[in-house]
Amino acid sequence: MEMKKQSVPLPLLVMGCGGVGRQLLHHIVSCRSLHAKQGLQLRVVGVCDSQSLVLTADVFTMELSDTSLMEICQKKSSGSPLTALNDFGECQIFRNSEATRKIVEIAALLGRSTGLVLIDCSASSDTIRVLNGVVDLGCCIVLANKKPLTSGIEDYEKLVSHLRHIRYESTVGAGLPVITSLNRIIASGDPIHRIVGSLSGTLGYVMSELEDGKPFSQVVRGAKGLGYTEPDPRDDLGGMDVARKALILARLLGWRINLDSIKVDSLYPDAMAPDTMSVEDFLNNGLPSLDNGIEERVKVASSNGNVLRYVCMIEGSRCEVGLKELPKDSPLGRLRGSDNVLEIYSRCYQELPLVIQGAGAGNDTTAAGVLADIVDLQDLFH
Ligand SMILES: NC(=O)C1=CN([C@@H]2O[C@H](COP(=O)(O)OP(=O)(O)OC[C@H]3O[C@@H](n4cnc5c(N)ncnc54)[C@H](OP(=O)(O)O)[C@@H]3O)[C@@H](O)[C@H]2O)C=CC1
Ligand SMILES: N[C@@H](CC=O)C(=O)O
Repeated sequence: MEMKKQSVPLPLLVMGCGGVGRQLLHHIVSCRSLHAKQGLQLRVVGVCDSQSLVLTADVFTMELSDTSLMEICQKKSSGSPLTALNDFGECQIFRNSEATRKIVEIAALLGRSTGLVLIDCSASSDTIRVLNGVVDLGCCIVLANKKPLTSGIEDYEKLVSHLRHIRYESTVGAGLPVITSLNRIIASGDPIHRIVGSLSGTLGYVMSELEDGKPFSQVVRGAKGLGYTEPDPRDDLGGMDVARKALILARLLGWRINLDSIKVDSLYPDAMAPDTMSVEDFLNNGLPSLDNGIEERVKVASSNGNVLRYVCMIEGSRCEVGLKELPKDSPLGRLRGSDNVLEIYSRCYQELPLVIQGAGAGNDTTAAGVLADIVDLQDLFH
């Protein structure tokens, strides 16, 4: 007689219900039978956006049903806030600071019983406090959001203080196995002395589309429409998003540095900074005025047989990110679309680096990376 495998329940609370958060909920629902076969049951007990938290009435015994999760996704896709979900089954809705307090309260309850995974799919620095709070309470955290890992070194060290309780693969390279690979090399005592790569799906896509003669403003809007950019595309164009990825990698190598130690090249002038222009104003009026200058840079590179790529370099005591002219026929020059590539040089990968390449942005692959991180934590929940 076949023995039925006992399911391991994993309570999850998802912060952020934008492109990545919603896709994660879709992946969770569509993987139900796969996970059941693996003896795993993902129980989403709460979902929040920037204004409120939707929580199941009893976090110990209940969860948001798949129908409720899809209704939440639909509501958020249509641009409504979660607060618009009045009278939502047996759920409770908490607003603003009450929502944060509630998450910590749940973490305290579940942290010492069933456990809890708090997932950060927001693009906000405001989640640092709650993430640190739940880590202290013995809960696990999974991040797609780079900001908490790239604030002050003390916050970073606190977040990673329980290494078995944190996963953040999607922060660098979306679904690509970057952090896992680096962790394995580091754990084996193989010293890494150089990392070079193209780590922005947005800038990769923009640079390769520019080679086809399209205007800068058009391809940036295209990247936004495809879900590659940050909520404010200036995070990508100004190099800060790549700088954050570089900082996450450098800190993983043990460098105790901050964001301001990283040299960053920006593709837009200070006069178009977020404190001067709204995102809409930038997209509609700022960006088009940059078209000619960028087109000229692409032409100059092309006349030298080169292409432009936004490169991240970590070597010696240098950590920098910026736009470089590279031969068309080089590993970075050959990249197309949103693909990322990362070359890791170490003692074992001395002459020929370990190369990780593939789609480096997009809601689908990013959410898949987050889901894989969650599943990777299951052994802590037996
Ligand atoms: N897209 C990609 O290719 C990749 C994205 N990432 C990262 O994934 C994260 C999410 O990206 P994306 O889904 O595109 O972003 P979106 O802007 O689409 O979604 C962000 C969500 O976070 C919510 N939010 C904002 N502040 C808070 C807060 N304080 N607490 C809880 N929720 C909050 C927003 O609420 P509201 O709806 O109310 O505004 C929104 O639902 C980002 O950090 C991004 O860097 C990482 C790798 C790749
Ligand atoms: N905006 C980012 C998304 C992933 O981190 C990118 O373009 O790479």
